[in-house]
Amino acid sequence: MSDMGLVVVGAGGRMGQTLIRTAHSMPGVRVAGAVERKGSPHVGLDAGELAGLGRIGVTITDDPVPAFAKADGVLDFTAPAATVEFAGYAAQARIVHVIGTTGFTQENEAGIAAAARHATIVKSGNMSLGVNLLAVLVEQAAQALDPEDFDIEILEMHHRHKVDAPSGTALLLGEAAAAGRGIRLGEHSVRVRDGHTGPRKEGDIGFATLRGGSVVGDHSVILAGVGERITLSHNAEDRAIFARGAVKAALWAHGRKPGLYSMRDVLGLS
Ligand SMILES: NC(=O)C1=CN([C@@H]2O[C@H](COP(=O)(O)OP(=O)(O)OC[C@H]3O[C@@H](n4cnc5c(N)ncnc54)[C@H](OP(=O)(O)O)[C@@H]3O)[C@@H](O)[C@H]2O)C=CC1
Ligand SMILES: O=C(O)C1=N[C@H](C(=O)O)C[C@H](O)C1
Repeated sequence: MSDMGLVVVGAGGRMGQTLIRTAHSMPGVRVAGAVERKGSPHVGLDAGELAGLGRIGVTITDDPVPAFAKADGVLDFTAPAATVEFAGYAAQARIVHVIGTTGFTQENEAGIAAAARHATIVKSGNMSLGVNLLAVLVEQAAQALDPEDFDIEILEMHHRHKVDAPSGTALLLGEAAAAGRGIRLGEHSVRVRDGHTGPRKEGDIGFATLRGGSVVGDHSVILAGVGERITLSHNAEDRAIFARGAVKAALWAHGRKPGLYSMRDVLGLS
């Protein structure tokens, strides 16, 4: 079988360049296209040269539709509005769409779910094996420990350029904790604390966000009891872990029926 042709959208971004390097080097896939927004200084450049590989013969375009028409899948770590638009084009082309973008509104989520009627979409706030395994462990711990005895708090730190909070990963871990407790995260999450907040409410799942420097992504889920504390953590040291996960997701989704899948499905952790 020939290699799966992948289009990298947001090709000039931190993840875009990492995805180009990863897709160029992993077996079973090839970089079939690269897309950036209209007006981007990267349009017209060779994607490999931009990513530090040297020429690979793929010119960055600002027109996704013809690029998608010639591809088997799309790797998308861009921005929420752009991703919803790309999901529509992937649905038209009936191809795989791997979504790593975070920070979606409920309306964005509905747009992606609609596109998944015709596109095979894998979407996750974190594409790494380590974080998805951590989510399974968090779910187990939350199930085992009574909310009367243990409070759950999620702490994350990212680089100074990150624009959304809490991170997609923090929310994914919060969903895992809520699933373990058999509750809905939306009804129990505390995303900001400031001023006279009063005491902590039993069963809350709290979030705290730090931003600074070049941190790739640190997450801790703290289960705090009286006299003891369990901390489950993941530290990302290299964006390549996300890119390898995304390529793995694309290969897994290739040939599967349209729908909205998660990284847990890909990794067999569901
Ligand atoms: N799920 C996961 O495992 C991971 C998810 N992420 C998420 O991925 C996203 C991107 O992160 P990062 O790479 O650090 O961000 P960057 O800002 O470095 O990259 C985003 C890229 O997308 C481009 N872009 C935005 N809109 C469009 C558009 N309409 N058409 C084409 N390109 C567009 C941007 O262009 P311009 O600069 O011109 O706006 C930029 O080049 C974030 O949401 C982040 O949270 C990141 C790492 C891992
Ligand atoms: O913006 C980032 O950089 C990252 N975003 C994802 C998130 O929001 O959790 C994943 C990773 O932590 C890096």
